[in-house]
Amino acid sequence: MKLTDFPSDIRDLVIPAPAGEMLYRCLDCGNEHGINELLYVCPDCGSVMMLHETSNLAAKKADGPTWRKVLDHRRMLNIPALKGIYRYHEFLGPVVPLESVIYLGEGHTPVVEANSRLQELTGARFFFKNDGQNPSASFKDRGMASALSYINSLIQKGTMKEILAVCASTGDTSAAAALYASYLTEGIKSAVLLPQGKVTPQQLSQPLGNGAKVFEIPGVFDDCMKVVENLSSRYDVALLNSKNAWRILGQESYSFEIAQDFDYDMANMVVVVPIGNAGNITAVMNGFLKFLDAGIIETLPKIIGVQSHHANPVYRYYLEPDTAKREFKPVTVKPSVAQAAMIGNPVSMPRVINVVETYNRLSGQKNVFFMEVTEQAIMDSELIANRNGHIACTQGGETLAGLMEAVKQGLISSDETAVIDSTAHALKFSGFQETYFTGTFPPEFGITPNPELINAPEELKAEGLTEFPASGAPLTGEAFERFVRLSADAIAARLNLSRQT
Ligand SMILES: N[C@@H](CCOP(=O)(O)O)C(=O)O
Repeated sequence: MKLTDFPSDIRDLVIPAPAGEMLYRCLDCGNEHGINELLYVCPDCGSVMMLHETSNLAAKKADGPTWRKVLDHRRMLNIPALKGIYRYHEFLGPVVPLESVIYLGEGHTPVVEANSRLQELTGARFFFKNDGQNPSASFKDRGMASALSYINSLIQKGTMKEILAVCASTGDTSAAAALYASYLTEGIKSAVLLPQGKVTPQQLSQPLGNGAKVFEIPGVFDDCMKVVENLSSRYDVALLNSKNAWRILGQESYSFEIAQDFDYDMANMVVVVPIGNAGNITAVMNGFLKFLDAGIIETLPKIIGVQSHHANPVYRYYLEPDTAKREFKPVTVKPSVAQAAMIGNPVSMPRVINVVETYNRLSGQKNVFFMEVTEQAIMDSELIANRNGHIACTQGGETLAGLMEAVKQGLISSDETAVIDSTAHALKFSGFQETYFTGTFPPEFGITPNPELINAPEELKAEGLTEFPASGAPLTGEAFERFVRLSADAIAARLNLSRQT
């Protein structure tokens, strides 16, 4: 749709120009810092930071109903920079010019309602939001589009050049970082640090394919993260983990999309997310808080964060009901099929503590909850979801298991609707499905396959056939016809098919 065809009252607001002022704010000492250089921790006290816009730009530009109209009309624009997460420009990175935005097709992922069988089994009405349908097949693309667009704006201004982008990863962050960095060919290279043997082959192939330098390091993700933090504190590199607050901003788009997809009515809504490095739950809560502040939504949805019992530091922290007695203790992780979330010392924990407090306060009640689920429940839930038409990854299985646990605990009532996060595509984690189907999980996972969920290919060589087609040596004539007929009959016999009359 062309700008001239938009209603005149919103025409000036539809295409955003860079505006406002953004600063890093330390969550511990409260000090603020300019954004001209990339900062990951507060230069004064070393704590994590968040980015915020200081001039109240969104509120000055329009009220809530007007914003709703603007955002809905932006859907109809054919401007690539506004097709992805930057549809929400004023709420993400208002200082970033549209010419700097890197758009690779991220965001606006489908929200797919579970069929009645799955809803009955779960005990709740719910939708999967398929973030595996992002370009590198995970939600990390939202954060990378934001971080790399900002870096691109600094390159274009001449403030940054010859960048080496680094990250530690359980597989999804590295795929997204390598993809976005490879698009930005001018002046940027990427290097990723992976815990050796703890990233799926599909995830390992992604940064390799995009030309990143890949380092496999002994240990778990938490060890890689420490190395990356050390690198970024002593060398000239751009850190692309969610410690980088630009990543958090991009991931807030997840909440903006949910609000928009449900016509901005968040009453009786529940949003369920898995927790690993805790950047995502931070972003999801912060996104809803921004829309509440701008009057775009009137209610904050309930948030449920889910962790495996093999990597549960956030869940454990919130087990203590007395806020004053809570003490964060990193945990030693055990093997988890929700491998992307196998993290014992999440870098965003201080952000979670800060934002949960604000979220509950502005909700007027406790509105953020944490669930723990077993490895067995995660794997079974993923397979059950996918048997009902979904493309859930193991983290998607974790959120479904978390939703079921929340229903069991009476946290979800019959008038509530949940949106649960499948953070990546099922195909990235197909190895765990294979391990389940072949019953070969090492004992430390504690997973026993349910025979009803197991599936395997069957070899079919019909009885009576002596000649078979082979690659480069096709059958022809009577031999080919016999092969087709007898193979079809053998399949019909195995499937108990009746003949057409
Ligand atoms: N699950 C993550 C771990 C790193 O998280 P990040 O959001 O801090 O980059 C991954 O995919 O690597």
